[in-house]
Amino acid sequence: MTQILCNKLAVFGVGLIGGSFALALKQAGAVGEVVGVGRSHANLEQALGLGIIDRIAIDAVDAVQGADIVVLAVPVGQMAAIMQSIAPHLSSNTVVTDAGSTKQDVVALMRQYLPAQLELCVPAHPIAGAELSGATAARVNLYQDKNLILTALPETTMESVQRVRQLWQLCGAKVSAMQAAEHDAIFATVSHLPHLLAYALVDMIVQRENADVLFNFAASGFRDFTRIAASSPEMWRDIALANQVALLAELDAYQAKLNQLRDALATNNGDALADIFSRAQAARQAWQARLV
Ligand SMILES: NC(=O)c1ccc[n+]([C@@H]2O[C@H](COP(=O)([O-])OP(=O)(O)OC[C@H]3O[C@@H](n4cnc5c(N)ncnc54)[C@H](O)[C@@H]3O)[C@@H](O)[C@H]2O)c1
Ligand SMILES: O=C(O)C(=O)C[C@]1(C(=O)O)C=C[C@@H](O)C=C1
Repeated sequence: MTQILCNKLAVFGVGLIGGSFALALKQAGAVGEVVGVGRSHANLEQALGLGIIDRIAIDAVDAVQGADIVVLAVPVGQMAAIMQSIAPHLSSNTVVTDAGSTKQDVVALMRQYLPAQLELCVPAHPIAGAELSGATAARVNLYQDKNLILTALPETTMESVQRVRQLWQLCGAKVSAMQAAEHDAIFATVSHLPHLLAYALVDMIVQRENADVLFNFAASGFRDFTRIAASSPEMWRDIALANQVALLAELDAYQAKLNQLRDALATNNGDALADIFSRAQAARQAWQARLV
């Protein structure tokens, strides 16, 4: 059993990500009380029933009072309102961290709403997840051997970073650090763009007159390409808007690649098609091999 590193953990948004964080820390024996705050009372009751949280907070003030760590695991569009509501009630020792998929927006909001707390602000992003939402989707081992990226502010103290790093390591995560801008550029390419593409394909199909027939015959290739189109629309709307600039650049780059493919196809240029497919096949196989 690990020693208690956090007597009171306040989790805003006890869904897949916040719930999995709480479960892993409880299993590690690293937290005392876990208090949950949410928008949906039914979800919080489920979280309580599943043992993810020990108590439902009466309100945001009750949640943060005496908390060692406050984690914001809500859609990134909700971060501003929460930061604003907790700012006057944070103690001088409370670390505020988050799990949002975008980081420049979270850093900017921390500067705007938590200016007195910046030394204790530790923006973070677990690179693990699923297309599922809510407390019932939380998994104790979600973060095992997965990356966790910290994008500390220049003001964040080493001690604050260390407190958050330790918690994620206890969840099994491999913790690294980078600048928020670099983070957002990387995840525009390898996470945010793929989600837009999956949503676009499914939406294109569902708007066809023969959508039923198409879905009837769709198989594993379609399933693998579009699993993430079953993800939360609110969460992905917020991510897309928060990372608008980088995501627009990635959409343009992808469109250029599609045009290359289109030209090759339209001109019966099998060599050009095979070149693209072979390069992609080798890269995908090499990437897969790195995972094991
Ligand atoms: N799903 C993923 O794969 C994944 C991976 C990494 C990071 N993230 C990020 O983690 C965060 C949470 O995502 P999730 O997948 O756990 O979503 P989720 O829908 O499972 O959980 C979010 C929870 O936040 C609650 N909530 C929403 N607004 C709130 C508010 N104003 N105050 C309090 N609670 C509120 C919701 O009721 C919900 O229970 C998001 O910022 C997301 O971008 C998601
Ligand atoms: O596995 C999934 O369903 C995910 O979408 C997880 C995923 C990703 O794109 O890889 C999604 C968003 C994150 O912020 C981190 C991870």
